[in-house]
Amino acid sequence: MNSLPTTSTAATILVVDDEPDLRTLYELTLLREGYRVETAGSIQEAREQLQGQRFDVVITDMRLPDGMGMELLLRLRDQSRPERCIVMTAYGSAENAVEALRTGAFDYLTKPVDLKQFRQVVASAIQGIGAVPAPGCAPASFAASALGSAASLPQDETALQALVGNSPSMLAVKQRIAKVAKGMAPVLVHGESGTGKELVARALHACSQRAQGPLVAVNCGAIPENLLEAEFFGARKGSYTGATQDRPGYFQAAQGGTLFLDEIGDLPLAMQAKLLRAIQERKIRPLGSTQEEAVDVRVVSATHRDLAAEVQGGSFRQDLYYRLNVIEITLPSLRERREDLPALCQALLRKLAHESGLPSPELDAVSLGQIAQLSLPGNVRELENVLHRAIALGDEGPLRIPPDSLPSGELPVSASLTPAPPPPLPAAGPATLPEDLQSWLDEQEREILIRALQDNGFNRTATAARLGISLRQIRYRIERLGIDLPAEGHKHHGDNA
Ligand SMILES: Nc1ncnc2c1ncn2[C@@H]1O[C@H](COP(=O)(O)OP(=O)(O)OP(=O)(O)O)[C@@H](O)[C@H]1O
Repeated sequence: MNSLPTTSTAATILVVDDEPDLRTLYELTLLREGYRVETAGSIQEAREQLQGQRFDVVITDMRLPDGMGMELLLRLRDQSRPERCIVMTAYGSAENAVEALRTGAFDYLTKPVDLKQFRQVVASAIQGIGAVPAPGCAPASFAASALGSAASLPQDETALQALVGNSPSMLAVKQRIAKVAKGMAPVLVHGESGTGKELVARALHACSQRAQGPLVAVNCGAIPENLLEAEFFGARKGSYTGATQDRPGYFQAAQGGTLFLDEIGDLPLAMQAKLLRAIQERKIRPLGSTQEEAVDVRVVSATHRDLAAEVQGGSFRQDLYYRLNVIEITLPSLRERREDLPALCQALLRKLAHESGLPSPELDAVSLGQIAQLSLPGNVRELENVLHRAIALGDEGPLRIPPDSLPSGELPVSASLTPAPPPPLPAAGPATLPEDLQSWLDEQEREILIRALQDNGFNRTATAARLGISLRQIRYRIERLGIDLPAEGHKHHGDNA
């Protein structure tokens, strides 16, 4: 099909709608934007047009006299046609929209179509396909690539290479990223902590037509509940105490780009409803404003939880889950891809050595053997930490894993902190020098963390703030030191499970 000529360098669009008035409205709107436009009133007419010519974008109504717009979409997909397809669905038919996105539609529009949104969605579909964009559109940022093809462009490759590992499960993840990156379908990334969910979100963004736009990463579990709405949607001056000027929210900051919502399972139910509305309507209303603002944002979310089970349990909204999980990418744990360990170690050592300004130590059979013994429940993040310590504590020569990182010295992951009260902190360090500095430091860190956690009702957000470290850091340290939080600790408001 790619051999069919495009008639001009201006983007060419096929509009399929059986209502002549609407067809004309869409046609005139697009012509005014500088695109070339053809129209069809039925599936049959659209097929004929597609047989004779290659388009950049096909915009089709869902309900047509001789069938459903979905048929056209399936046909384009099955023939590996490069056209990006935008489907127009009736208001309230969320299922159609989600089904179209799952089938490979670039995006969807809800009828009655808002013309501003219409122009925005078309502009976004034109971006990055090599055709001349309409005046006023952001310039195409990279060369032609086809929807559905795993065409690898230089920045795509770099982004995918950041995800180290060529095990079958990681290759499948990378292929899926390349396949679904272009388009507006929301993606839910699922995987244990430290498996690289944020890296996947970054790769999705870098491989998308929005790569030149912003990527805004948000940890939903780290924002106090009373600030969520203002943080997400922005706030007008005076809308709450302390709002001394208009402030944009994450949606505004991610305009034209990607919004990465990490730990989406931590979002309270009230905020879930507001997020659902923003995603459905593509409009947000900043706190204290009477006006809604249109937003053009692709949403990628991530969780380590079993959201389907949370839906069953009533703590996560089913409709939001359905909207976020249009495309799911599941990351394997490190246990499931042990064959990636050598490549991961090499890449992480290079990165860590570069960051610390130390030479990258040699990874020999002994060090690899030692690493292979580690259970690494914290996945790549934990591996990274072990290697970090090995570099910091190591002498010149091949890398050696510190003894306390090895299984015999490993602190039990489930070691509970509740039965024994923590020993008091030493007032001024040990009287004699410790024989094993790292173990001694770990013990001090453990005690400080336990005390701070207890003081803060086991709320990790509050504890992290108290200790001046990030939530991510505290989660990491808790895991590394095998501190087991009491069950209630997971439920504290604004905290991360
Ligand atoms: N496949 C990988 N290749 C290279 N580095 C990786 C890979 N996976 C994870 N990492 C590194 O491990 C660390 C943790 O990754 P990331 O933050 O993406 O994990 P996560 O799944 O989002 O974790 P969490 O759920 O705890 O937020 C980062 O430093 C990241 O660069």
